[in-house]
Amino acid sequence: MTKFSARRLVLKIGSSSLNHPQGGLDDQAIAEVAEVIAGLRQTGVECVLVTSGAVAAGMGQLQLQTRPRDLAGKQAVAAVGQGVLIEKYAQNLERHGLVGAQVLLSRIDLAEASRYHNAQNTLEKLLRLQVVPIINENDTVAIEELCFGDNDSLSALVAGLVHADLLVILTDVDGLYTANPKKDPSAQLIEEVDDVSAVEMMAGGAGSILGTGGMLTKLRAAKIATRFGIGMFLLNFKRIRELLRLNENRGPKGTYFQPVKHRLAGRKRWIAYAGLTEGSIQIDEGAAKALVEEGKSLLAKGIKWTEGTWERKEIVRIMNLQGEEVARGVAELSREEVELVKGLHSEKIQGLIPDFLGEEVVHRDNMTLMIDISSQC
Ligand SMILES: Nc1ncnc2c1ncn2[C@@H]1O[C@H](COP(=O)(O)OP(=O)(O)O)[C@@H](O)[C@H]1O
Ligand SMILES: N[C@@H](CCC(=O)OP(=O)(O)O)C(=O)O
Repeated sequence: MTKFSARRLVLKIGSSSLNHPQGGLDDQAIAEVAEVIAGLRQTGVECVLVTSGAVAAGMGQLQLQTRPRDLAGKQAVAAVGQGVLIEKYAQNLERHGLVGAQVLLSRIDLAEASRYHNAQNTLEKLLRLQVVPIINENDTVAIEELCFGDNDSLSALVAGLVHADLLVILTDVDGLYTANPKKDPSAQLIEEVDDVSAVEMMAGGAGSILGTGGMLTKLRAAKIATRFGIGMFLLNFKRIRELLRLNENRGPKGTYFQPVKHRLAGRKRWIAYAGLTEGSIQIDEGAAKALVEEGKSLLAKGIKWTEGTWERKEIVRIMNLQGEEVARGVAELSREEVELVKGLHSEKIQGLIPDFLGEEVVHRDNMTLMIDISSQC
């Protein structure tokens, strides 16, 4: 069992933990979060909070019994609720002498490398100023195709952005079970997971009308965080106080997802999970082997076909013949140019595209494998 020594935590709190049985926000739950963050700070642990609850809070304000289904309805209710949510956190943190800062992020804010680094610098500055960042998705302006949709994946990306030692996701069940425990009473709690892919089939959807994504999005978050080299702890919100003794003992009862041995660093994190992909390239078996087993760059001769629209320096998915995503990387040529040179030997490219001096369509330094080879070793 793992012994923790975390200095910087990302805490993600789901709507299911913040919702009062009578509707609206549970003030007691928010008070507890603030107390735990303050307590952790006293033991030298910095916290970044990723919190859901804007829609739950808005529903309370507007006395709605059901969560809006349409995008505009959800956005309007979130706009009402986000102000209430942040105010409650700020008031409760202030009781412990702490200052909170609202940070609303959209998918698009992390999609461009420059904006990703900007968000990173702002969060780092807030932490240096001893401020607690309180992050939520910018629901009010997020465009459907360009939104995270769930704060689980957002929290994993944030953990990578701030170089956290641990991501803690707090929810309304004790951790990952062999099946949804709300539907299957015989489901068993899994306390430790070494390889997220091996447990993916156990995940079901949300457990309440307020939750988004259920265990599926939590496992997606676990995949991202663990590939960044960051362990993820999935816990029942009822155990939040036990986090105060995280570094003293072996942590509360829950599910711990072990980080991979060969973690993704820097730009490769952004390529794999934050940048937006503009299209895909299908490659033959030999090229797939060269990328995955030998760590080589992608050359034109291994390309079979392309799909989508992209310009030079945009991110593309690289698929094998079975349709699985093998890698993701920054293309050195636009789709039209790749179409012109696919299947050709590198020396023939320059005659067709004179200003292209390299030979790699996607260079290995700008590519991330999407299958975790470390877990297969
Ligand atoms: N294998 C599983 N193990 C545990 N919980 C599961 C599983 N599959 C589905 N769930 C559901 O996931 C829910 C938690 O996710 P969600 O409702 O989105 O909460 P939150 O608001 O905390 O993000 C649980 O209440 C449970 O019903
Ligand atoms: N951004 C939305 C929450 C979306 C979400 O991920 O909810 P949850 O699955 O409860 O963490 C809100 O603040 O209501």
